[in-house]
Amino acid sequence: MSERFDLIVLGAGSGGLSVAQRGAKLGARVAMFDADALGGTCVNRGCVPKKAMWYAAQMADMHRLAIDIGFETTPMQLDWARFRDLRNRYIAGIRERYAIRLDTAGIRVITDAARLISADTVVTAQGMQVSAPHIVIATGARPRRLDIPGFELGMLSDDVFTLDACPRHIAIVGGGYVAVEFACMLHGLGCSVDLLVREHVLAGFDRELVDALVSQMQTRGIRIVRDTWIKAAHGNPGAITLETIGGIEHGVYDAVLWAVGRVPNSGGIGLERLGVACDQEGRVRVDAFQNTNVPGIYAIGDVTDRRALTPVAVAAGRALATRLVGGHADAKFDDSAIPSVVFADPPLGTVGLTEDQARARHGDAVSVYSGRYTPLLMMVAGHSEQSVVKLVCVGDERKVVGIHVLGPGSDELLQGFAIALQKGLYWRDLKEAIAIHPTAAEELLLLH
Ligand SMILES: Cc1cc2nc3c(=O)[nH]c(=O)nc-3n(C[C@H](O)[C@H](O)[C@H](O)COP(=O)(O)OP(=O)(O)OC[C@H]3O[C@@H](n4cnc5c(N)ncnc54)[C@H](O)[C@@H]3O)c2cc1C
Ligand SMILES: NC(=O)c1ccc[n+]([C@@H]2O[C@H](COP(=O)([O-])OP(=O)(O)OC[C@H]3O[C@@H](n4cnc5c(N)ncnc54)[C@H](O)[C@@H]3O)[C@@H](O)[C@H]2O)c1
Repeated sequence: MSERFDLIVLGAGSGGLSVAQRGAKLGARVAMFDADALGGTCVNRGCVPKKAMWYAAQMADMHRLAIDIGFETTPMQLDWARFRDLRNRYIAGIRERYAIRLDTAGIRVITDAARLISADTVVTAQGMQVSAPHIVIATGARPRRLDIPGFELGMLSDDVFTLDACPRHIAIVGGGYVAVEFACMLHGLGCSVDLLVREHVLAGFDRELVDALVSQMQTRGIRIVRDTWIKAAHGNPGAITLETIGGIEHGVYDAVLWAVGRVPNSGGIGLERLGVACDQEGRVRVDAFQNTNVPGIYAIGDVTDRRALTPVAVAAGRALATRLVGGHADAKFDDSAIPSVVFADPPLGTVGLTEDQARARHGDAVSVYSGRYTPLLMMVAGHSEQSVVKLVCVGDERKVVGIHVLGPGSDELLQGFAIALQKGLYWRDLKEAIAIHPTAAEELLLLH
């Protein structure tokens, strides 16, 4: 006999928590399954520990800058183990607060993985069986592993957060968000970094800003090697070399980080048997309402073919619960302008279309305003690295369709501009606005 609920959620990460909590708030009886820690990737091995590490790296940078502007001090070493423990304590606190909130909301949390045995029933490894008219797949994704000799000598992004000490010399394989962020953070914390990129650095981002970021990373001392296809890793843990298909050897490294993308957790949970459609990468196909092709089964977050970002998973979960439980048949989230920041050094923020995307879509109707400046503090310190701001506009009225920012402060300044872009922003609005001076944000108002 199955116990019956109104809503079953597989996965207690960003997406799963949001759909479960909104569903319960709207009156549904909710069962949520996860064998792992509450909070999923973002809280335990993604955004949260990453951002803490990014802050530490920024502090190390500011410390070096402090010397340049006249502070009498010598660069400090980070007590890596102490910092890791503080970070873990903070994360444990988040998990505790989730547990209390879920309990208060009356959500039944089952600490076990589950799989579907029909369109309305799931079963756990322990044999527990529950049913509901709505089942949400929110099982996320995991780091991709390559089928090459010696792969096990390297680590995955999850492993970086468990290290006892900062590596001395690391090779990071990949060119996406994770590769670039870890390259900058580890370098900031004193590690010598080789970034080995197969194709592009940050594909899909505005090229002008990516080129500027790459050049700043190189100036700081990160070695970036493109067109590098790794075919094997050799050696022992702590002394690893990497071999490319062209026979070139890189290393010796004391650590290797494989940052070659993520694969969805869609296998082995009964989706194939029920005919739930996935793309070639195994990501569950969903429509704008998070419906899969099988009625009663929905998917949200990184397991789907949508953008793999926490706020996207959260927005999808809330909208889905509002529709299924709240009775708002047309509830969906607006994904037309999703802002995102790569926590590099300096951070790179983006919302809307890149220049290339806008030109491909709108041709000659595109106008671009871009500018470079050296931030005030850098000027005082005698540094010359330049921040970049860029607006991509369309039509005679110059509607803003893309905003791209690189430089200190980009991470915090983008949110407000992103809301404006989503609601409808024109170049003249920026011209008419009163700036806050002196800030990085005002540079977007000064473009002409
Ligand atoms: C290093 C790193 C840094 C990141 N930084 C950022 C950032 O700064 N900003 C940002 O927006 N995004 C960031 N992301 C992406 C973000 O973490 C994800 O988009 C987000 O966590 C996706 O949430 P989710 O709920 O879809 O999946 P997850 O958070 O991965 O949760 C899925 C959960 O499902 C569980 N599960 C799996 N199989 C089953 C099963 N059969 N039954 C029950 N449960 C199951 C898993 O244990 C997991 O807890 C980062 C990711 C990484 C790896
Ligand atoms: N700041 C943030 O918001 C943030 C941070 C981290 C991750 N994320 C999210 O998580 C997602 C996953 O990030 P990611 O960096 O793991 O993936 P990604 O898709 O961004 O990048 C994967 C990289 O690996 C490379 N690659 C793939 N196969 C390879 C191979 N066999 N050999 C060498 N290189 C290979 C790709 O060319 C690409 O450069 C991101 O797309 C993003 O949505 C967001």
